[in-house]
Amino acid sequence: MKQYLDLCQRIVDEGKWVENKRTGKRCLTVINADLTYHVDKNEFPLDTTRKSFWKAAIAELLGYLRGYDSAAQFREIGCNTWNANANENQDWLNNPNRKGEDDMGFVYGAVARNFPKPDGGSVDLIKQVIDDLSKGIDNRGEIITFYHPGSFHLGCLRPCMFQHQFSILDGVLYLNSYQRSQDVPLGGNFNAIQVFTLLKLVAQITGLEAGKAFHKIVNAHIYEDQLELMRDVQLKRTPFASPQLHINPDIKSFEDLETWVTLDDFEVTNYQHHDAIQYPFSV
Ligand SMILES: Nc1nc(=O)c2c([nH]1)NC[C@@H]1CN(c3ccc(C(=O)N[C@@H](CCC(=O)O)C(=O)O)cc3)CN21
Ligand SMILES: O=c1ccn([C@H]2C[C@H](O)[C@@H](COP(=O)(O)O)O2)c(=O)[nH]1
Repeated sequence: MKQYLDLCQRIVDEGKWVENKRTGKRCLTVINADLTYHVDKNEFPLDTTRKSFWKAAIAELLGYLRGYDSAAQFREIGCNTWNANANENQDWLNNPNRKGEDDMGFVYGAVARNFPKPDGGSVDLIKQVIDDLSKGIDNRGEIITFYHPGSFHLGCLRPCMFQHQFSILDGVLYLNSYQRSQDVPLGGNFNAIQVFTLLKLVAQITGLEAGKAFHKIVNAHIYEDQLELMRDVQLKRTPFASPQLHINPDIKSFEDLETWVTLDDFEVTNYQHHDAIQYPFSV
């Protein structure tokens, strides 16, 4: 939590204003932040200086792993975060590749599960990486990527946290996650939860011990209409100790994740937090 609040404070103190064409808003911006999560100690990086809707963030991760490409599928499993990008962005609404209401297009898990091969066909990157890790293999390229620049015109948004690389060292599983752009007040909390949960989940289904997760954020920003709430409300609060995340031990395979897992299979204990803050969202 401290490293997240330090990043927020750094943006407030040192950030530069950048015009953003897509949203029409200005963003107070810094470049590069490296956050580390102790999955080994089960220190779940939930925001404690405001109430976090952590279940929606885990649902979003589950949707990515399943290769969902519709905001309706995300809603069905308890996540409303894609409604606006699928249905309210004028550029996407005008895009002839949009297949109708709720379509997100070729983004995130839809890309990773069907990563196009130049010589025809596609690769399921997520299955491939999990299969390797389950056999104890780390070929120094256990990379799940959602980034496919040749397909950006087929999706509603370019992926923000776009790459996850797993490594095995001495029986311990590590994760390095790479994010090109982060809306720190809204996406920040969600993405930290997702990096942590991804490592914990993949360690569980591959039978490896979870180590640390390293999260790099390149462009870290606060939108102009979020600044006052961050500076004058959230940053004035004192954080509480980290809660813990518990995952149903019956989840033993990628197939389990794809078929029966729901948000009821995730529980958080010792979550003490300040009141909710509703930050404005930019489409
Ligand atoms: N501007 C922007 N920021 C983002 O963080 C973001 C996007 N766009 N577009 C794609 C996804 C969607 N994400 C989102 C979208 C909404 C919330 C959000 O509204 N969070 C609320 C609570 C949500 C709930 O009640 O479930 C929050 O208070 O954290 C968070 C992440 C992350 N991404
Ligand atoms: O997981 C996510 C997804 C999106 N975001 C934020 C980062 C930006 O504010 C917008 C995307 O806009 P771009 O112009 O494509 O950078 O969404 C996030 O923080 N986390």
